[in-house]
Amino acid sequence: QSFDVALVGLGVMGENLALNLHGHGFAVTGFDLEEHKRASFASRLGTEAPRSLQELVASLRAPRVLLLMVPAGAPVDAVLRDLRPLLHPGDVVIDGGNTRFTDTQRRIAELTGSGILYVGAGVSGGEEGALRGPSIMPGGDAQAWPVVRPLLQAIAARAEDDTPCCEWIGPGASGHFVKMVHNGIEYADMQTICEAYFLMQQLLGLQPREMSAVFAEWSRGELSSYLVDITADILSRTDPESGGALVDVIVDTAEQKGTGKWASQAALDLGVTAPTIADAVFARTVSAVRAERAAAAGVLAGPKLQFTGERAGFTEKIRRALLAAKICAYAQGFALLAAADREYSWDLAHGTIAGLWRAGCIIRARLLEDIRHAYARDAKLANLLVDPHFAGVMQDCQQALREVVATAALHGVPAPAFMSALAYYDSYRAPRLPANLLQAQRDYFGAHKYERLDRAGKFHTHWVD
Ligand SMILES: O=C(O)[C@H](O)[C@@H](O)[C@H](O)[C@H](O)COP(=O)(O)O
Repeated sequence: QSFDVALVGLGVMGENLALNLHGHGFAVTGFDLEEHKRASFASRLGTEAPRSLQELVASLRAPRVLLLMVPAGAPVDAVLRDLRPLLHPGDVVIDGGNTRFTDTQRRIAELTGSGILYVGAGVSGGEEGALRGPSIMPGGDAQAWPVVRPLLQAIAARAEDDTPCCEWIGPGASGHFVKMVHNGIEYADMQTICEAYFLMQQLLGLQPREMSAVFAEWSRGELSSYLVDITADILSRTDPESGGALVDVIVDTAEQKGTGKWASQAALDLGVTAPTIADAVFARTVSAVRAERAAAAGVLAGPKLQFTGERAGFTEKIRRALLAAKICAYAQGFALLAAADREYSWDLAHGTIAGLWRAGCIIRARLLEDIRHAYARDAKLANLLVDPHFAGVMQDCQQALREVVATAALHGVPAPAFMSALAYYDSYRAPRLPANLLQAQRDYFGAHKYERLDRAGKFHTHWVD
């Protein structure tokens, strides 16, 4: 039997994508270095699992399509090294892992001239998404798209208008870059939700089950999203051992695999302001120094203020603040896409990208439909915040964000993502910023020169006689 597609890497994501492809009628084969994974694959798909890459490639019909779902980094290079001599011009290799886009750029360069069509595809949605329909962001050699489109669009999630959440992103490493930005936004989304939870807990004294109801209520409105839904579910769970809320026994130390960090680094490299994404990364790093925090708690003073505000009113303010901060995080993510577009000339379609994030992926939310419409109104929008719809929402929600940030600050409750979202909003809408003094300071100690408002040119002042 000749197979339509092969999965290389049969961990949970790889196996679930294989089952998804199989479920859509494709003849799927797969390989993994680990025998038990091959056995599990073979039994779940009711097929033979080849014992070598040679066998795997030989069992594929031409042009061969191989989807790699192996850990990012060296494992991808190792598989490519072993696969390359076995493949022919026109064969397609898709890397579906959370690969750093610079690695994909390097691999595309290394495969130039081989005739092998390379695709770096972001796949979002976790294990469940892989099985039932992820959001897929493929980019790379455009000749590959007609070959892989039927497979990838068949298994992808579908938005409410039944469009598949998989569309060709563009050349080069654009697919993995878009996935990295997705994850940067995911970090900010998760962090702002956690700050909303923390403010309700620390200031309003709400219990997990009460907050579960609040998040469930919020998810029926503008904040409707997968992350708010799972938060409501998580907060409703009981710990079978203690009988208390499960969330209360979980250690407050967040891990990270790097995609949020990469997004922040890319923003710095491309000169894009993305503080809320970066603050979401830093919130994880500070959470990781738990022992240090415990020690510092005994040394560092803070306010002893009791919150005396009205519960329901302030809960509503937190909802609005969360919406405003979320919009700021998405604005930063799409600004990062625009900068990458300028840098790499990928001709990204922001509306399309918003569209394929409507279902299947971790950041799927009602907001993405509004973002899609914003880019339909103006494909070259300077920033999401200035789109009439979002400017209106920010008009309605900014006061709440200010009050929540002020209240958090006065009561010593850390809310870095809310705070950086507000600073981002006020900086972006500021016709004048204090950078004039900063330029003077740079010129003062480093003769770095400055520009004048009233005439062209670069100027230097001899500050010190
Ligand atoms: O879109 C997705 O399906 C997720 O983003 C997925 O890619 C993964 O869960 C994260 O990479 C976890 O990232 P952290 O371990 O850094 O939170």
